[in-house]
Amino acid sequence: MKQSRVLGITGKMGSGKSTVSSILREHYGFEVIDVDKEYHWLLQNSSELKLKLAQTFGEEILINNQIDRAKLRKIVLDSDLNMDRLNHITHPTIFERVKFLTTEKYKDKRVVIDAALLFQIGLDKLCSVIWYIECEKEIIIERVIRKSGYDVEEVKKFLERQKDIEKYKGLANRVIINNVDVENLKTIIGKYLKEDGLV
Ligand SMILES: CC(C)(COP(=O)(O)OP(=O)(O)OC[C@H]1O[C@@H](n2cnc3c(N)ncnc32)[C@H](O)[C@@H]1O)[C@@H](O)C(=O)NCCC(=O)NCCS
Ligand SMILES: Nc1ncnc2c1ncn2[C@@H]1O[C@H](COP(=O)(O)OP(=O)(O)OP(=O)(O)O)[C@@H](O)[C@H]1O
Repeated sequence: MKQSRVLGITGKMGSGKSTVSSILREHYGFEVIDVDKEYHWLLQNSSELKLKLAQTFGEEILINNQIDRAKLRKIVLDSDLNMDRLNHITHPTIFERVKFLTTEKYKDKRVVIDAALLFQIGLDKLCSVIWYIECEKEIIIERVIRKSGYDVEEVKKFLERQKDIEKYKGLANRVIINNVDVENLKTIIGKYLKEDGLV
């Protein structure tokens, strides 16, 4: 299943995965699979997934027959059990979707898979090279609050839920530190792409 053209980008929320992926698309022509976006697409397009989620978490997570992610977020952020149930339902479907994109839609293209839960979903199996993006917690909190509608407590809860991502750092081929500016990031990316034989 391994492919020499598939680069996995992982790391915690707000570490800079999308920023790295955009640089790879704009400067090096990679196709980018943003796994959060693919999951949001599945929520809208897979009736089976919607049904399973509504059966598990109750009809109140639906608004106009669509999953209300803000409601789902409140249900899972404070409960390990609910988060596990959510992952158990969603991850196999996400895996199949990303597998289809890498092996069929973008069959002969160079592809980036951008996913915080790359290893937990099993998407590492589709990648030939994996980069782990790391950033200091305080910088992440500041950047995420500026970018999204989350408050400090929500960002801290997400980061707490993502603590296990750290244990996969040692399995990545590279760890990229993203505490400085985007220019710095571009320089590191250019260097690693060459060293990893991706350009
Ligand atoms: C947790 C949910 C309800 C939050 O929805 P919301 O619209 O607020 O956020 P969004 O989907 O844009 O994700 C925000 C951030 O949380 C991270 N995240 C998403 N799901 C999870 C999870 N199960 N565990 C840890 N982090 C997660 C994302 O990678 C991203 O960094 C939603 O993401 C969800 O249902 N997730 C389950 C599917 C999943 O694992 N997706 C992540 C694929 S990498
Ligand atoms: N080196 C940097 N300097 C300044 N701002 C940055 C840098 N890297 C990323 N950012 C900003 O920080 C925020 C979070 O970055 P980004 O969206 O790339 O993270 P992410 O890991 O993809 O997050 P998520 O998992 O939530 O999608 C964005 O607003 C981005 O523009």
